[in-house]
Amino acid sequence: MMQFVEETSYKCDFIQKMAKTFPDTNIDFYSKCRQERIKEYELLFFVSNEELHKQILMTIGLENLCENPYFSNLRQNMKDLILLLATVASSVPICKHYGFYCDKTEQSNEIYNQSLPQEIARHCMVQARLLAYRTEDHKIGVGAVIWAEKKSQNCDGTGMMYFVGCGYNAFPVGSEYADFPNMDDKQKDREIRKFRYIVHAEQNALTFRCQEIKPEEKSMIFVTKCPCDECVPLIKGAGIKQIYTGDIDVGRKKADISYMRFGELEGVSKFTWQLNPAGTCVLERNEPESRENGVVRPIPPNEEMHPHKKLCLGNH
Ligand SMILES: Nc1ccn([C@@H]2O[C@H](COP(=O)(O)OP(=O)(O)OP(=O)(O)O)[C@@H](O)[C@H]2O)c(=O)n1
Repeated sequence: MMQFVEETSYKCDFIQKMAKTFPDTNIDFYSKCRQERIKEYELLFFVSNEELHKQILMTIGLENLCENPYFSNLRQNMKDLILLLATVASSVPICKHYGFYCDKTEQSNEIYNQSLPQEIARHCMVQARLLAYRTEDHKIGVGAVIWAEKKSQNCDGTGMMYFVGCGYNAFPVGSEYADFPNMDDKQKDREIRKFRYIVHAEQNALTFRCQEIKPEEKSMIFVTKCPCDECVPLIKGAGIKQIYTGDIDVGRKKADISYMRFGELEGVSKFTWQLNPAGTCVLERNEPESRENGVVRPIPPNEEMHPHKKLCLGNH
């Protein structure tokens, strides 16, 4: 399991894009980031002191778990989970010069101001990456998460963002094992191969959303693979305002799936995983950074005076 998660995280579009951008460097962004995340998550989630851990378990009424082998099993499972989460999180590495940006040609102050802080965009993409592991396509998992930003100023720890829906690429809901073929395009039998039946991650996220997409609100979709030509009009038609994704497939055309429309898409802001196109200017603008509610974000000048203010996204 762990080996599979490591391999798929390393092969995912985000790491591959960075490797393509810096072909001559020997920097292994993925491993470097993974080591950092493991340390960070161990500090955050793992109770290193065994006695303290037992006390916590007793306080919450789980004294049965304080005995071995249950106790040691529990601790091992927690360590494994931390490793797994850290591995998936490093597939969208924290790197100052890399993030979700719109292309220079499309960049305007308005779009830049509406973009999410990188830390939040990365967090939502990691959610989508985790979801991708539920796929029923044995070649590649794709995950999609939709969030929206409320107009009101209620803060509940997620700023003004609320969850709208999520999905992954899979056979239609209710289908059972082997109801549909699962083949890739190397197979000769084109009539029955997987593309005919697998519902895309974005389509599932839009179909099974638990909230309506409101035209007056900023709604955004995070997809681990670039939206294909079928999904692009669906995303736009649903009223989604922003797409966060990778652009490794843009311009690709295969027999049953193509990625030609994303590049030309207008009316929806596109933030793709790329080198910061504004270079040092934006980096300077983004500093200094603060960590609030676990989120790193730039401190606007007039807010440095209110260190205890809760995080709110958006302009108000
Ligand atoms: N925006 C997208 C794009 C693709 N998919 C899903 O991703 C898979 C794409 O399959 P395939 O083209 O075989 O994957 P690749 O790894 O991109 O193929 P290749 O080896 O040609 O790069 C399909 O299950 C499709 O439903 C998706 O859910 N959402």
